[in-house]
Amino acid sequence: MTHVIYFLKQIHSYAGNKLYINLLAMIFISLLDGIGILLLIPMISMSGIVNLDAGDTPVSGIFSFLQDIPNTLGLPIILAIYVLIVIGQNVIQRQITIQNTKIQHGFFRHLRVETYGSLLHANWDFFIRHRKSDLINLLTAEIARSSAGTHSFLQFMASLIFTFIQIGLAFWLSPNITVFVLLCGLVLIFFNRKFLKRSFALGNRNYTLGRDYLAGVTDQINGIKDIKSNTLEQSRMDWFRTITKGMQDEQIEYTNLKTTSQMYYKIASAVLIAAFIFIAVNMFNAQSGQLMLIIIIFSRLWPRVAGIQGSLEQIATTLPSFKAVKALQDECRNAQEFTLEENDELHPIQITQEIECQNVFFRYNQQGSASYALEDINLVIPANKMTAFVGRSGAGKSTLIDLLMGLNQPEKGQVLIDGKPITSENLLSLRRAISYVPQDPFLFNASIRENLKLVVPEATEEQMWEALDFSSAAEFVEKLPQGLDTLIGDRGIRLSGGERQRIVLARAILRNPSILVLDEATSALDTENEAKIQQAIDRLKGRMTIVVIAHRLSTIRNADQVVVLDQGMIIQKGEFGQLAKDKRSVFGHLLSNQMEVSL
Ligand SMILES: Nc1ncnc2c1ncn2[C@@H]1O[C@H](COP(=O)(O)OP(=O)(O)OP(=O)(O)O)[C@@H](O)[C@H]1O
Repeated sequence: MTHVIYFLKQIHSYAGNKLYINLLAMIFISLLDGIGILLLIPMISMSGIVNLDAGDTPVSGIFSFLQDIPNTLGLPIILAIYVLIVIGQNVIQRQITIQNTKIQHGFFRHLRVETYGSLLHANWDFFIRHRKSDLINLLTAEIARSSAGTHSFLQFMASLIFTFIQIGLAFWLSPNITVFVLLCGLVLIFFNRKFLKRSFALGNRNYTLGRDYLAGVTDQINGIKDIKSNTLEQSRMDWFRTITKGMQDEQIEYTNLKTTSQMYYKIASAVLIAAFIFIAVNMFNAQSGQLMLIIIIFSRLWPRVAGIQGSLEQIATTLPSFKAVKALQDECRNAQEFTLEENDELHPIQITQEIECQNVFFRYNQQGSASYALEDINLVIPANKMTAFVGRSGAGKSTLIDLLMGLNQPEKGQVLIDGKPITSENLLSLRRAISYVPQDPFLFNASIRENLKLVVPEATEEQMWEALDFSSAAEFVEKLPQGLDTLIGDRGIRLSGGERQRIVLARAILRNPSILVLDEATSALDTENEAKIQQAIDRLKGRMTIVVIAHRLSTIRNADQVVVLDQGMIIQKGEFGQLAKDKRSVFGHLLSNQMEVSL
């Protein structure tokens, strides 16, 4: 229930007055509909088909003015009023539909923008804890389903207003008969509550299946090479068949549920109408005109009441999606790194002395009993020098770099930039000073130019070529069919791992950062290109602080400081040559292993 209220509040806070204007228009349109029904008695009487007796019901009072007008004139007047009413109704209905669509799609966009905004500003820890495909599913399918819920809600409101006004009209015509019909209706609604519960449960199932489907499909498309080379097609196909069967069953079950509840309503409405005509004639002695109007009102009303039930069921199935979107928003807000109003005027931090880790401890799962990924790290990274991290796989190198970039926060201890701890105030300035090149370089599905301009929109042609030249990419980019404008990624040409690394490196350099972080950024390069990049990086020494993770130790020969990590602890640090001397140390072993491999 709290989610329903939250959902209503969200629509209300988004749509504001538009919602009320629409509600008023809905009331007006329903009133016009009522007048149209009331006109039926004089219309039928004057047309001479049958003489309906309005007796001393309120209807006879309204149309008494027509008694003085001759039939030849009265009928055209009534028909003209009727046509005007229909025109008015349709003009207003059109406006309501347009406004409802505006509210629904506006709210849809509002939800998307809010959710994506809070997602982008969530901290790194949040992204470590979530499956990417779950986030994609929430941002696409679940938000869309929440928006469909808005449509059902607006429809529900329209049906509800219509129902109230028609019931009011019926009550005015005959309170006794109306109270009787309403009592029967209430019993029906009471029994149909179980349909709502089942709709909600089906909505939950739909959400879970949709999420698992997207997660599985994403994994498999990403790992298609593994699937094909290890002949895993059969097992993946079995999984796919099972999950799509589950989705099919869920949809059929939902249709079963919807049609059953609609069928109950319709059968019940026929039984009710028959019962109340019988009772109205035999017990309440209703006049023919009055009886006809009430029959018309209720026979038109029941489908709308069934519609209300249908809308409620639809809202119930979309609530799990809305609940999940809201949970995501809440979680992102709690994990927010800096306020969304943070502006572009923030300048990158200029490091003059050093980055320092003081007694730093870090664990990925601080709630559980996970062991420390980093333990008691004490380290000084001098400004404008090159520091290299080495160590076995899983030693904690990437984790330490994430802490230096302020992506993760230490559980104990602190990271200082020129003596000042990293706080939410200087975090953004720190990030603006960093260019990071990851192990698996990421390029957008766009042209090389767009990929470069993404980090420096005002970069000139000359600056871009300079950066490409620096990363030994200029030569191959020149040979591409459209040079800088060549599309890369899924929609364009496929680049090799080494070519991608060189473009990402060029992008990092273009930004002219004061801290350059290279996480195995040259691992996919051949020895010739690696040597070229090595020389280029050496040229950068003294201009910026360079932090490198390297598996190939030949690439860090010229580092000013080498830090050796093992099981989350610093076990050696110093100059390359000095560390290499101790053959029995971890660094000595790493070095001799690599020399053996290269031989
Ligand atoms: N997102 C995560 N959640 C939980 N544990 C993690 C996560 N990322 C890394 N770890 C763990 O933290 C430890 C250090 O990992 P890290 O990635 O920093 O090592 P690394 O030295 O960079 O390894 P590699 O050279 O293989 O990239 C490992 O034991 C790893 O299993």
